[in-house]
Amino acid sequence: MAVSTEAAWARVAELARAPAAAAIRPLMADPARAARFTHRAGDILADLSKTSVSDTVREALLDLSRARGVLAARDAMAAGEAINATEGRAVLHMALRGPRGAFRTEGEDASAGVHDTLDAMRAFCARIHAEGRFTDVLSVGIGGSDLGPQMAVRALWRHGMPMRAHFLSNVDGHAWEALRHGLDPARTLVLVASKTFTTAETMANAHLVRDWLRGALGEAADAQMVALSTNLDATRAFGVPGSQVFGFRDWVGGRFSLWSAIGLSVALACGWEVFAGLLAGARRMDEHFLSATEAENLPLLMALTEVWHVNGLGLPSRAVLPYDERLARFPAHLQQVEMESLGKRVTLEGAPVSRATGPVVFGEPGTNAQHSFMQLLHQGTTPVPADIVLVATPDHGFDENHRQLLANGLAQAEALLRGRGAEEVRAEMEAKGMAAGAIEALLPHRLFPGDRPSATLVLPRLDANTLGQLVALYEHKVFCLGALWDVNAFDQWGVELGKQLAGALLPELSPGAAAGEHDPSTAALIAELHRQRGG
Ligand SMILES: O=P(O)(O)OC[C@H]1O[C@](O)(CO)[C@@H](O)[C@@H]1O
Repeated sequence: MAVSTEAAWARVAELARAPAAAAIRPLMADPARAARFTHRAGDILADLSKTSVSDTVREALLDLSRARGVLAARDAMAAGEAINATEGRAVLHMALRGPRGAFRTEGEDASAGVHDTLDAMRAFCARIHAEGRFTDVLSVGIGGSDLGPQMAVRALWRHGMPMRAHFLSNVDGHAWEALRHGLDPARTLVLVASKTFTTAETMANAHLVRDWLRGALGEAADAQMVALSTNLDATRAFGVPGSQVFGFRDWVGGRFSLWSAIGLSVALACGWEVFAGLLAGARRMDEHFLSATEAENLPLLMALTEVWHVNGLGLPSRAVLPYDERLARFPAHLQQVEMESLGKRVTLEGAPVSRATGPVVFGEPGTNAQHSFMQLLHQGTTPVPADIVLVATPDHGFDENHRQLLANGLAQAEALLRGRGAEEVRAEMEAKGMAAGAIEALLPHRLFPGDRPSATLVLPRLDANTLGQLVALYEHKVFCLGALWDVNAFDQWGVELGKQLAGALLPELSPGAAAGEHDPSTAALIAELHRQRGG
């Protein structure tokens, strides 16, 4: 019999109150556990066994998923329903990588426009590559109009690919200052990537870059500006020739827009086949997400594991550790995808949530992370679940390095799980001939509690297809968490207030400007900045 949502949450809470709820090591005594908690989706293998999710807990979590109707919500998303209720929009990033005719919304074929745009993007790339005039592409954008493409180019660009890509996001002039000296205006194609084409930072930087082009090339410079946006009026007003505007629809959320025209920088820099491979990989994960049963649905199982960590065990953060330098920007991309989606405090109906929602997500590539923040994961007071991403086969020939990399990734997960008890630490120090007093003094500092959770994802190799699968896997995980927590994962009202206040503060920072009404702290800081800036 189906359980109610409240009964399902109560069952999860009850299991989490059990004395050994957070213990993982006893579960690992079961030799079949690793296989039972390891899942495949497309080319990705995910070992979720190094967590305290027992079979009983998993059943309770699956009951919760059924009670919350997660798979029905998934189907509503795929059917083009306006599930982004606060913005009255469908959520159809899957249509960006789906086959023609696959997705509809409001009675229209959403895929038709997608494929028209893809055709235009492909033809544009072919022309730019054939002409050979441009060696560099500069993409000006921020947030979802920057992080996804930047992450993908970092992961997929190889020497010999058609163009070099650069990304300008921060309104901090130092970012442009650092970039512009390395660019030849005559050989740089500029993309202004902005869903709304109103984002202050992007528009400020777009003007800087256009001034730079015009300074070098005169009015002809405008011909090498390209716009990627839903706001065609604004791109026209900015003066971008219509043939160089690539659009998308408002049912593409900014943080899910890598697959849209926003991904043009990937296609230009890496080649069309790479961009097409990215889309194909994401589609492969979509097919898994849309067809797998609850018990085999990897995005859902990862979401349920997160529910256990956040709501069951009260763990407020998660680390993302790709053991691949090419995935250096993957944690940054996920930070936006996850935290902008799930950093919510009211339900879809507008009531305060009754339990914690999105955790803090942070990360760095391994092994660098080990020499940075992993100390806290091993010995800090609050466990931080870690996602460890391994790539079995590298693209380079330095196999010894790669073995070291993999050994370190595996070792971190093992160390988090196993910990290190007093007997082992004492024996090690005794073997080194240390005095008994010194051993006892050092002992507490050298203990590792263990039982710290991690998930290990293994990709056979990192290419466009597997990267597409990986990114889509996390997108769908976020969707499931939104459905489980009953929050809208597709709006981002929380970014508005800061934008508005920055707009109000801007004139107050002009020389001699009068200060507006502020709290005493902000007022004093404005006065101090005026003093230090000499005005
Ligand atoms: O693409 P746009 O409209 O310039 O927006 C950039 C980013 O700003 C946000 O709206 C808020 O930071 C993100 O959701 C979005 O990805």
